[in-house]
Amino acid sequence: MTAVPHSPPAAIQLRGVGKRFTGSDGEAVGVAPTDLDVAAGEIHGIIGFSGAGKSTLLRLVNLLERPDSGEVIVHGENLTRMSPPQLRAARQRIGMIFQHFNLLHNRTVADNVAFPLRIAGASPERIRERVQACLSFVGLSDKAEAWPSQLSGGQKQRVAIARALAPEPHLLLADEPTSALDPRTTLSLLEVLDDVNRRLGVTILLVSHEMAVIRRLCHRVSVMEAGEVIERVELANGQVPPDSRLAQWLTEFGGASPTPAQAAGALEKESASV
Ligand SMILES: Nc1ncnc2c1ncn2[C@@H]1O[C@H](COP(=O)(O)OP(=O)(O)OP(=O)(O)O)[C@@H](O)[C@H]1O
Repeated sequence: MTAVPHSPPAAIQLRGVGKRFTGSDGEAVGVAPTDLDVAAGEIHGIIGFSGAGKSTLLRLVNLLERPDSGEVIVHGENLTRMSPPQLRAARQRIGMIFQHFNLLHNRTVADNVAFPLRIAGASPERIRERVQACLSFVGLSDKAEAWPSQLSGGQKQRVAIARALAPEPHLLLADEPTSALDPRTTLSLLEVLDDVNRRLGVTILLVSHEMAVIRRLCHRVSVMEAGEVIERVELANGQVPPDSRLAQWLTEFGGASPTPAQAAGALEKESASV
């Protein structure tokens, strides 16, 4: 019998998903009706200039933004057709981290990590076990009783990652997770995210305007311009295909040639960003 080749299951399938915003100066396109496919186990980047629609696209995946059109399918489940209780349950399988960490400042680190589990009605044993496991994973077991104000930016983002991992998600949405961090802290944070993907098998969709971050971490990248995904690029060891639109951008705006040596080199903020 001939083996039938099969592609990895899809983690995210956006089909014609669009979002418009109404403001004081009329309607604006956040994301034009768009398709996006992210395979399970992949780290997929979204890059583009400010206002291109990156954050909106990311927030459409867990329906933090409700689309005006199209369907959002995550791990085979159509989120756009779910009832509110079904959607709450599905969101337990989708973690999210943000540029400014969004920790609860009046709760300890352990309570922050426990928060999504408490909301979901997990047992005290399960909460204790997951808090320990997740803080250990991000290297902050000794900070369980600290307050967020006592932590550095990098440590705060590690706590946010631990909190996102607590319900054992299949998918992590990361919105500019290193933009508030210095280059060295950025590098160690990217290693944590790489571990989340490799060791836990979590698919990651990551928004960044920093090409160095995308190169270091992502297997593929979708390039956005004016609310549209204009290109999807495979990154082999961080190398950008020279005939891509992205390579053209880097030459025009980043002043850097997209070589693997650069990708492997120290991650500096002043390197190519769009
Ligand atoms: N809540 C909102 N109300 C009105 N307009 C919005 C809202 N959120 C986003 N927009 C508009 O949608 C477009 C896309 O915004 P979005 O934040 O997704 O872009 P971005 O690529 O993430 O930008 P940045 O890199 O600056 O964060 C912009 O024109 C923005 O002004």
